[in-house]
Amino acid sequence: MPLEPNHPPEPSNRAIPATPGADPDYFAAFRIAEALDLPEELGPTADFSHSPKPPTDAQTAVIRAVGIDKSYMIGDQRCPVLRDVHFATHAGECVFLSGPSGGGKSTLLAILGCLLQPDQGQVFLSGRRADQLTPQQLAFLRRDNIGFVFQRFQLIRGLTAMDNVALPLTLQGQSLPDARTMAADLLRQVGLEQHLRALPTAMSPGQCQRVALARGLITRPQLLLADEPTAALDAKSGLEVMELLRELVHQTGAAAVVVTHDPRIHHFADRICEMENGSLRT
Ligand SMILES: Nc1ncnc2c1ncn2[C@@H]1O[C@H](COP(=O)(O)OP(=O)(O)OP(=O)(O)O)[C@@H](O)[C@H]1O
Repeated sequence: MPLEPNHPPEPSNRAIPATPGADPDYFAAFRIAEALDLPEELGPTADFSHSPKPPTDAQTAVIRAVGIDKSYMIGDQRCPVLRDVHFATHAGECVFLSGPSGGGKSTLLAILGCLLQPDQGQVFLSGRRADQLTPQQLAFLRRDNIGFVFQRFQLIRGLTAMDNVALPLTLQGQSLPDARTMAADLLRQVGLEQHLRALPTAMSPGQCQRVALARGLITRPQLLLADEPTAALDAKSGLEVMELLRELVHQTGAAAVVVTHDPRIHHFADRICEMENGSLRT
């Protein structure tokens, strides 16, 4: 099951809070918070002061999962999905999670992305324990340290490519003009200089995924998580997106974990881990 936000950004299931004098950017920021599964209070007026970037060094894994167990309850039946999974990845590394459908790849990705709590085991982000935080602490941790790329892009349809990419920066408290300047620079790097003001509906799937990749990396996260990023693309666009993903990961020093069924992109991996029946083979 691909990792997608619980509530797609449009149409919105969550009421936009009324804020006197709020401008359209406020609503846009709220919607991206929703898309990235951040809590409602993360509007531009939120307190952004309490999520410093954890320190990194070459020896410390960017993300490390130790002895992870996870089950889902289906009716009154507990169905084990992950069993004693150990996983780690380092800065600048691009690791693929591959394997048969239902093996637990997306569940592991959600745990690495601090979207889902394990039943057993520990998760460390740059050496800091991340599986015992409150929902709000987790939201800040995700906002500042983790970028997400989804199979179906999850772009905000009413916003231009530039504003889709700028929004994570505005959620961190950057001014909109500065955020737009940085977004435009990154969009140029992914070959979309002609599409800064294009809406997602006017772009091809490959272009949309390049925008989503830029959005995932605009805050220079330590960790980029991508769930089936090429599944909705044709072969050529898929290769282009993966080329860019790998290039940007190596350039920014992020660690990337990519869930994929697509054997055509396996050569982009620095390492491939096979998941089957909830167990990981590295
Ligand atoms: N929210 C959920 N509630 C109950 N069962 C779930 C839930 N999410 C996933 N599962 C089940 O957990 C198992 C592992 O699912 P998961 O999506 O993690 O595997 P996957 O390897 O990513 O599969 P796919 O490649 O098909 O996306 C599957 O049997 C799936 O049906």
